[in-house]
Amino acid sequence: MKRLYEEQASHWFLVNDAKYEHFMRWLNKAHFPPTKLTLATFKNTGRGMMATEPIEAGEVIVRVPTSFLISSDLLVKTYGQAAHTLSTQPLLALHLVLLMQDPETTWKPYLDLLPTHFNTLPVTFPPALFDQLPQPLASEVDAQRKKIRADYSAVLQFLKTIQNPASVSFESYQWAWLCVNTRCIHVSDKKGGNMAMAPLLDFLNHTSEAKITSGFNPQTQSFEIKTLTPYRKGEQVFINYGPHDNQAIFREYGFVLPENEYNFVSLDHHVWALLKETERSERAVKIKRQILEHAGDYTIKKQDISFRLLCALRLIALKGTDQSYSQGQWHDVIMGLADQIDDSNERTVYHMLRTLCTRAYTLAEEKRQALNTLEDATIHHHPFALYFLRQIWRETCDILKDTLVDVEKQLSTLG
Ligand SMILES: C[S@@+](CC[C@H](N)C(=O)[O-])C[C@H]1O[C@@H](n2cnc3c(N)ncnc32)[C@H](O)[C@@H]1O
Repeated sequence: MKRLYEEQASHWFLVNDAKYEHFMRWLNKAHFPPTKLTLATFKNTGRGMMATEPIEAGEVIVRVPTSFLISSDLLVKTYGQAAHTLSTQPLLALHLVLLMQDPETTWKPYLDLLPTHFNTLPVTFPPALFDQLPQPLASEVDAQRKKIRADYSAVLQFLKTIQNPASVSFESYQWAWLCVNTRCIHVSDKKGGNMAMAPLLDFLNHTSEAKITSGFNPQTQSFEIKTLTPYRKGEQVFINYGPHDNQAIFREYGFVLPENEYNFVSLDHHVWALLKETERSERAVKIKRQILEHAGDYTIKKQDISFRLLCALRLIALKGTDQSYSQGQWHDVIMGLADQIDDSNERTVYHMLRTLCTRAYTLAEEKRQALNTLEDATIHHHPFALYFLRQIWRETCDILKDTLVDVEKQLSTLG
C-alpha cells in the first residue's frame, strides 16, 4: 500500500488559491508553529498534506496550540451551564453552525476551507443508493441518521434556553455534525471526552500503514502528532484514524482504502435464517437463539473464519433432541477444552458454512449487478459514492469466494 501512495507523488498538485493563502497568513499571524506540510490535491486521496522537506521518524509533524483548538470543554464554558444538556458532538456542531452564520468571525479563514458537501458519506445517500448498501451497514447508517436527528432536536431545545436564539436549519446542522464527525480529534481520555476541531491537523488523510503517536503536550500546551515513520519531500503525509474496515471507514469518513486488512463480512443475518430452517423443534430454536443472540458478530475475513461463527454453527448443527449440548460438549468447545464436538458435527458445520457463503455471495453478486443499472440521477449524487459502493461489494465477493475455497478444502479433509 505504501508504494501505491508513493507512486501518486507524480499525481498531485499544490493548493495555492486565495483561500489557502489567507488561511496560512491567519495561522502565521497568530504564531501557529511552523510545519513541513503544505496542502495539495492527490489523485487517489483528494486533498491532503504533502511533505515540503524530508521528515524523520520521531518528528512532530504538527503542533496545534490550545488557542487554535475549538474544544467542547471550552464551549461548555462559553455557552454556560445549559450547554451541559448537550453532549460534546452536538455542541461542537452547533458552534460550527453559529460561526458560519457570524460575518465577523475570526475563524473565517478556517471555515472557508471546510468541505462544502459530504455526498460520498452513505448517511447522505438518496434511497436508490442507500438500498444498495450491505444490510449491516444500512442498519448502522440508519442509526447514524437517527442520531443526527436526535442531536438536532437536543440543539433546538438548548437554543430555546438562550436569549435571541439563532435559527438553525437541519441541513446546516447535518453539515456541521458531519464536519465534526469526520475531522475532530479526541484531546483527552476523560470520560465523555473532550473533542476538538484542530485547524491544519484536520487536513491529514488516513492510511492504515501510518504509525503515529498523538496527544496533548502540557509543556507546549499543544495537541501534537508525531510520526514514527519517515517521509520524503513530496510524499503525502498520513495519520491513522484507527483499525477500521472499509465499511466503517465508508460510514464514518465517506471513502474506502484500496486494500484493507480489517475487512470482514458479517453473516449474522444468514445464521439466524439457517437456524430457523434447520431446527424443527421450536423449543430448541428458542433455546439456541437465546444462547446465540448475546454472541452475534458472526464474521469471516480473508483466510479467517471467526471462532464465534464456528461455535454458533456447531450448536446449530446439534439436533434439538441431541443430548450433546446438555452433556457439555458444546460448552467444552466454547471454553476451548475441545476443538470440536465430533466429526459428524464438524462436517455439518462446514456444509452449513458453504450454504451461508453461497447465499451471501449470490446476494452480493445481485447487488453488484443492480449497481450497474442505477439511474443517472443517482450516480450523479457523487460519482465516488457509487465507485466506493462497488468496491465494498467486490471486497465482499472476494472474501466469500476465498472462504468457499477454504470450506471445500476443509470438507475434503473431513471426508
Ligand atoms: C480529517 S479530513 C482529512 C482532510 C480532507 N481530505 C480535506 O480535504 O479536508 C477526513 C476526510 O478526508 C478524506 N480522506 C481521508 N483519508 C482519505 C484517503 N486515504 N482516501 C480518500 N479520502 C480520504 C475523507 O473525505 C475524510 O472524511
